Amino acid sequence: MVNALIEFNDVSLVYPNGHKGLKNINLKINEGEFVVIVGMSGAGKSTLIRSINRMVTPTSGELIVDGEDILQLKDSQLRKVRTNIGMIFQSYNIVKRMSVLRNVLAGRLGHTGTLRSLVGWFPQNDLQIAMNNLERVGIDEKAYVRASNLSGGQQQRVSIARALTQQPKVILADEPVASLDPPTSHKVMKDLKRVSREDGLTTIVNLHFIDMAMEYADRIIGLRDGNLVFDGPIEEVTDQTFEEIYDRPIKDDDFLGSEEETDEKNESEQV
Ligand SMILES: Nc1ncnc2c1ncn2[C@@H]1O[C@H](COP(=O)(O)OP(=O)(O)OP(=O)(O)O)[C@@H](O)[C@H]1O
Repeated sequence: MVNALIEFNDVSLVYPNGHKGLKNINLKINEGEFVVIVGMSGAGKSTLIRSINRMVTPTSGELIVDGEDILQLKDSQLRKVRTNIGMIFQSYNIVKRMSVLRNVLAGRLGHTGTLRSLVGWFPQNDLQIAMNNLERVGIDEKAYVRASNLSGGQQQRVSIARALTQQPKVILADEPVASLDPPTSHKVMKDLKRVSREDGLTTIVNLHFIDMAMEYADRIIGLRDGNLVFDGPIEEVTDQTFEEIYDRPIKDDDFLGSEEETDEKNESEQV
C-alpha cells in the first residue's frame, strides 16, 4: 500500500512583513515519489520545500511529515524529524576547507552525536556508509581531497552523498542544479534520481527549467503566487500546463538546453 509521507492540510505561510508565501496548500506526497516543483521566481517553491523541515514555519494549517504534525513539534522533537530529511541546496553548503569524506560524514551527525564528530571520531560503520555513498555518486576517489578543490558538479555530488549518508526517508533539493552548466546539471539530476530510486526515497526538487522538470519528474506541482495551481503526473503535463503555471507564454529562456557531453576536467578548472 502506498502511504502519504508528507501531507499539507490547508497550509499557509505569512512572512513577518505580511507577504503571503503559501496560500492554503493541500497536498499529499507518497513514499518513494520523485516530485518536481515548478513556478516563476517568487512563486513560493523554496518556501514550500523549506516548510517540510521547518526551515521556515507555516503560520496556519497542518503539515504531517512521517506521521507527525511538524508545526506542533518542540525543538528536540523537530531535530528527530529532521534526521529523516536530507537537504540539498543550490550553493552545496559544504565546508570547503574540510575533506570530502569529512563533509559526507556530517550526514551522520544526527546519529553519532555532535561531540564525537567534533573530535573527528566516527564509528567504522559510519565511514563505510559515507564511502559507499561517495562511490554511488562516482567521487569515492576524491574522499581525502579538500572539498574546495572539487568542481561545482562534484561539490553537489558531495552534498548528495552527505544527504544519503544521513539515511533519510525524504530528500529536499532546493534548486540543486541552478549553479551548474547544462551538461553537468543533467549528470547531477541523473545521479539524484538514480540514488533516490535505489533507496526508495521520497524526493522533492525545485527546478525552474521546463525541460529539466519534464525529464526527471514523476509528478509536477505548479505554484503561482503562493497558490498550488497544478498537481499531476508527468504524463498529464503539456506546454499549456506550464503556460498556466507561469501565467504567460513559454519562452526559450524557460529551457536549460543541451545535455551534450562536457569535459569535467574543464569544468573543474573553471570553478
Ligand atoms: N523572509 C522573507 N520575508 C518576506 N518575504 C519573503 C521571505 N522569503 C521569501 N519571501 C517572499 O515570498 C515569496 C516566495 O519566495 P520563495 O523564495 O519561496 O520563491 P521561489 O518560488 O522559490 O522563487 P525563486 O525561484 O526566485 O527562488 C517571494 O515573493 C519572496 O520575495
